[in-house]
Amino acid sequence: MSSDLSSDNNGHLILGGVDSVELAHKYGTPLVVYDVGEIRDQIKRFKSNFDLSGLKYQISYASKAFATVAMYQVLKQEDVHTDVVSGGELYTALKARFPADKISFHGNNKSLQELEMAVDNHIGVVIIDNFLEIKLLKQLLEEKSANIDVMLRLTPGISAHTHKYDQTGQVDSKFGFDVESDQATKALEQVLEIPQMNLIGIHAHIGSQIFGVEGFEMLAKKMVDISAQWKKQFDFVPKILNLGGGFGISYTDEDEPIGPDVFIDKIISTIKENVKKQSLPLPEVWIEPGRSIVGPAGYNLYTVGSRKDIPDMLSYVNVDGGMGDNIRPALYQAKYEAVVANKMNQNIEEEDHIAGKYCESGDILIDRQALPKTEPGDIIAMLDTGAYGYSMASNYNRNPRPAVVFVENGKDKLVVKRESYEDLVRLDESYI
Ligand SMILES: Cc1ncc(COP(=O)(O)O)c(C=O)c1O
Ligand SMILES: N[C@@H](CCCC[NH3+])C(=O)O
Repeated sequence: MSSDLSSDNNGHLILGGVDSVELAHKYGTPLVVYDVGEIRDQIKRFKSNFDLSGLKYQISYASKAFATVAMYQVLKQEDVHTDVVSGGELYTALKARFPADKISFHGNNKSLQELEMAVDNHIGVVIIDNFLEIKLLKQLLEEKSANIDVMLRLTPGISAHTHKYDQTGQVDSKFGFDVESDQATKALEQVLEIPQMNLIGIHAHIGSQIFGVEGFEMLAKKMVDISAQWKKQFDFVPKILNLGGGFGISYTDEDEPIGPDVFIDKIISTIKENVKKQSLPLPEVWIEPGRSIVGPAGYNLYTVGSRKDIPDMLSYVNVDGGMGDNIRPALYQAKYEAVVANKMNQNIEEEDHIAGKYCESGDILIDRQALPKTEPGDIIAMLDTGAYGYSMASNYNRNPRPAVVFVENGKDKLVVKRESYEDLVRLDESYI
């Protein structure tokens, strides 16, 4: 949970120097708020840990955690790379004038059109995921007489300790070339034969919301071992080792995440130690954090409405959003914490379910939350919602998706408008 929440004399939660209750009244709820200073600070933390190591590196923000034009503008200001996983994310980044050469393109089933978009816009690197992609990209590059930098996404056979849906590095995964069964070596042989593809490195991502460093240590060692094997077999050494993202954050007191400093330290020391053993040159190291950059910076504001009290059971405090703006509790049984943004100075009096307004019994945002006495009109702020909340939002039950506001240094700026009912029917066509 975000550690230092600040509030004013009225007991109002303050975000980025702005009164969150005023934000709720000004823009309406549900409302997604990002404290941009928190995003910038976290990027700086990652950078400073790498700077100390003396290694060449890149931080490539994983767009899927939260991607809008304004977010890409902040990333551009902070001078980091970004990865995209769809034509839509790529389009948004380009609309924001994010530098194309700092974009990596991921995806386990990129379409020909998406690959064409990547080539035509001269993006930095395509992270190739499968054999069909090698074929499609080769055809495109030949047709267009173009060249592109590529990496190979490998499935290293490492199972991260996290939710099953958040694991990606185990052998039985839909992502990447399997290392164990030699798919990876076959992919390497194919790519080395294609003059239009410049293979700059290898990539692997073991999963998301990971708390232990062991998986990253195993991954770092494995990638150096693969480099050594490929040097022997093919006289090819990847210049870049991209270890993906996955650095866990704290959503509740039960979570004990390790700071970026420890993750980065371990990754770097493991790489340094192993390249020395294998007499390899020091590689450039890339990481792709998503959640750890935007998660703690995000807050979802809701207005309290109806309430259901049941004898001898927790009451339901119902709010005006839910699984449409944050699917994570329903999908992963993810836990969050919340505060009453207009009652920060009031004592805790009860424990309640905080329930959404969607027509699903599973639409419970927080199963058990300690709260002061609440009443209709109170503003609930759910904490640490910045990653995979708005980016996974839907129009379920034909609810419009919320607005997004950035706050920083006492100022607020609307960066995504609230969807309207007209927006909901904009693409509909009559049948009769
Ligand atoms: C390839 C890749 N890179 C980076 C990420 C970002 O992960 P996280 O948001 O956990 O840092 C993901 C998501 O799991 C991913 O699939
Ligand atoms: N959407 C997931 C993480 C992303 C997984 C992508 N490989 C979550 O909210 O935890």
